[in-house]
Amino acid sequence: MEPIAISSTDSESSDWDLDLYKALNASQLEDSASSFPNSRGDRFLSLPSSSGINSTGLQGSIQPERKPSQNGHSSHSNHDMEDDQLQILSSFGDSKRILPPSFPQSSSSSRQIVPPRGVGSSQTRETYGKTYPHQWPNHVKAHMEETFNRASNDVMKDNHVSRVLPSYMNPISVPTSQYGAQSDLYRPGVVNEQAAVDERLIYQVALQDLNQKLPEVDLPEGLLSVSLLRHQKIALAWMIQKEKSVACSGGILADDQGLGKTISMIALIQNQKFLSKPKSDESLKAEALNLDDDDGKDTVVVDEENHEVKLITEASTSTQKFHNRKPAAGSLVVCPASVLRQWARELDEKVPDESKLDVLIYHGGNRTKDPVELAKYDVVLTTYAIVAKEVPTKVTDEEDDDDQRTGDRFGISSSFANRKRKGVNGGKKKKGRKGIDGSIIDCSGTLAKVNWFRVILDEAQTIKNARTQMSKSCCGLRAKKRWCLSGTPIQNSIDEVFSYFRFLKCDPYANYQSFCNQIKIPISRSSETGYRKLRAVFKAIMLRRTKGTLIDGQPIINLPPKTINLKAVDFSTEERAFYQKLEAESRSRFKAYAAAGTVSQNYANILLMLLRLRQACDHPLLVKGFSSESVSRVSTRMAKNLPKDMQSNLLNLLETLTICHLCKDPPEDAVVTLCGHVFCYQCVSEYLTGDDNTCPAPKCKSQIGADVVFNKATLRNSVHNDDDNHGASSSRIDAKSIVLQQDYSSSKIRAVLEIIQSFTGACSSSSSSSNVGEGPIKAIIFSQWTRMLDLVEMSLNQYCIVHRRLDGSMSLASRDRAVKEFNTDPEVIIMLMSLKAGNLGLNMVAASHVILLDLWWNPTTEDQAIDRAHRIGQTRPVTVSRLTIKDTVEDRILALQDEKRKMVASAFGEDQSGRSGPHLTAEDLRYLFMGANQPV
Ligand SMILES: Nc1ncnc2c1ncn2[C@@H]1O[C@H](COP(=O)(O)OP(=O)(O)OP(=O)(O)O)[C@@H](O)[C@H]1O
Repeated sequence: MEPIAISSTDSESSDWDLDLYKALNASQLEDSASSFPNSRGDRFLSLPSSSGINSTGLQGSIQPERKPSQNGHSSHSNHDMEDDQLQILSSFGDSKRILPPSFPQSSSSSRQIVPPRGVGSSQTRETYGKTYPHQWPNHVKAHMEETFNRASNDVMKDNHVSRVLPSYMNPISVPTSQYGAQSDLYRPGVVNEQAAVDERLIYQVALQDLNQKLPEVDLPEGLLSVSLLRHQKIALAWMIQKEKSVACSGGILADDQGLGKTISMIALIQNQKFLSKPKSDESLKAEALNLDDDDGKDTVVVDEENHEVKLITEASTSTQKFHNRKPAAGSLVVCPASVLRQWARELDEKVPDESKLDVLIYHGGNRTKDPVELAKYDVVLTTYAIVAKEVPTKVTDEEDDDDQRTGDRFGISSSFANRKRKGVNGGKKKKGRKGIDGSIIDCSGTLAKVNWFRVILDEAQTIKNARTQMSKSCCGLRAKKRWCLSGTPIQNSIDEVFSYFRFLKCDPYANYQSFCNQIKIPISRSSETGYRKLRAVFKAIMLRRTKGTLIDGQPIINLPPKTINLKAVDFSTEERAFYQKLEAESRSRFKAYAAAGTVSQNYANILLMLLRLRQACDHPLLVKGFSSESVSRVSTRMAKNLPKDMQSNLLNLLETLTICHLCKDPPEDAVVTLCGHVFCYQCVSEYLTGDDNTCPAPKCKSQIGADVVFNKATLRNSVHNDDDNHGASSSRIDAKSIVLQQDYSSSKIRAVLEIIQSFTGACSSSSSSSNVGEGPIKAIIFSQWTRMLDLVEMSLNQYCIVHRRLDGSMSLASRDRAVKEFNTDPEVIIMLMSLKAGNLGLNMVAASHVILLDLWWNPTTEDQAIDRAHRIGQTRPVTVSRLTIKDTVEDRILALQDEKRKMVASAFGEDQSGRSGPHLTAEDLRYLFMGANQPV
């Protein structure tokens, strides 16, 4: 009997592994498989020798036998559950055996399934279960674990339990139940018939595209005022082709930030408008009817002999047509509020007068309520917030319920579905209001009352969380063609991809169960093969080029180089002392929670501790907390007019530790709305600029505005007539400490000033420098905290450095003005930007330096920020300085970012420079879609 290690220090050990372990009945496991320690004291699970699996890498070739039950599935006694785990284990060896030749035959494809150490101890499972509930966001789980690992290790050592590695170490976290009672359903090849047909279609499309040199299409003269670059002509040809595709009419244009996705999309719109025959009124009406047939009424047939895919459209009844009749509109662009004007500008500047498109910005309180009016425009620009407000999620909610039922029936995805159930509307379906005569009144907004020809989601990662209202509402838009534009479609986990499949109606993956079967679970079984499969699917629906991509051996674009420097800064002695005290306090509190098994109950506390540590790295004063004056100014009068008990209740809410409903971090500049929901001031302000005035807290439909957003100082002032603006978040902080003074220049601020000085000569008595002919050297400085921007601003003022600022509390018009002045005014050399408000979409090529003051959870957000400067139009080399403080929580965030980068690179098959890995072959595709033994 050969033993196989199931315990390891492997950094991929994760929730998934633990879930897998939890799916096992521990006593059965120990009964049926002897367990004994290895030399490290780890535990081994022994497999029957007939499995052919050996301890060195699961490279055996024999599948464990399963006993089919009468209904064809395995019976699911505990013993069989154990079999399921063995099956999963053995599949690693199996996948190796049947890999096609072009697959790298490295042992890494045989990823071991490794429950955490100490799995034999029920105490471990108990501690884990209490400590890291699944509903916590992955980054939080990961970060908590990383930040407090030493503390928790101590506790675990004390309690004879092992360290549980964070979930991010494994890109996939598949809930236990997915491997539960009916795991047969998760074997490749055992999928429902429709899913198999749909998948075959994707396979055919991937095969058609394979190794086919992508053609180029250019627009006739006069349709654009600039020439398309080569990669944009390729994108145009690809998009035209995809819009004709029946597998999924549209796709994901995932080019790196700044490669010109906007202009590629404008070219597509122009192509369709000017190259299609002008339509008569009658044909437009007919189209309105046909458009009602969208979204799944077509039947797809694969003609395998001819390698063709055919579409058969079912005729719908005339009554249906009558009821569904909606005006046929052009292209709808949905984007974050901060890039709305940029889209309008691009449409204006890149299209010459003689072929102008009719563009409507659908934003603001006075937007039209008439769907016929919307239908008059070629392009309508709007925001995600407005879509969320106007488009009912009924269909998606029903699908969710279906998923739930399916999940319940098959024992899968219940954790996903449960989370969904708790989501928007509390699981209640939105229904139309009843009119006086009992008929249902359609409550949907104007956007939902037209049939769009094309819907384009710009910065499509905004919908990455499939459970959000925004994500569901986007799916609810009726459209013939659907597009996602994003340079960073995957940020935290593979689950995010599901959201795009669902929006694109890309079957079979638009269904969560099929997505798990076909994509998520294969990745969790063998990351190498699983990711190859995902890349094969992407081949059919995604076009991605990075700045490192070569076309015919030539760089896709000749941009000046970008150099990223990780600048590790040292704390001053005082800052270090401050930080260490804070860290020691945090650790001992975490230890106490862990020892008492109350970590999950102290979720908000722990997040706050983390926040303070992160902020202390920027400037100790951030930890002390002080309130932004702008909040109080707006709502002071309103607060004074509130009844006293309401003032006290709102103040209590603010003083009770909680999480911002929008960014899910402890709030910076906490504010509470009249309806009693707490946010960061910046987050709620940013939300309000998106033109939705419904409170963004789940289930809350209250109307909010700047006048009903209160901070602590305002409320305290009203309740106690107390003007004291103390927002100190830690009672133990010595406010007199030198590092807590506003004029204390923290190490990071000093580092920033040094960098500015290095390229401008500012911050010294000498005057600012500039490159002759190219204008002055400029920099963008990003921080996730507006208070850090305040502090940097004070230093800039001190040295008379002319700057502008962009944060979430500013109106769109003032943001626009700030960007324009930074880009054009030679006096303005610094732009202070909030990472939350300024990382997307904006063109700021006037800057050749980017300084990131603090680290963000996922590296793609930082990449987006950096690419505001490193994009088409940049003429100078770009230098990026990422500032971190040595030996702090920031080291662990860096490690976390590395893991996420690896996950994203695996999903796209890219190396560090962004180049693609080896191409897939036809044989690879067949294997990936069909398995080893099935004929195509
Ligand atoms: N063919 C072209 N000719 C001239 N300018 C171009 C061309 N293509 C793109 N640009 C310019 O390059 C800049 C970047 O383009 P764009 O904003 O479309 O990139 P993007 O891929 O959408 O980036 P992001 O993902 O950051 O939104 C813009 O200023 C745009 O006007």
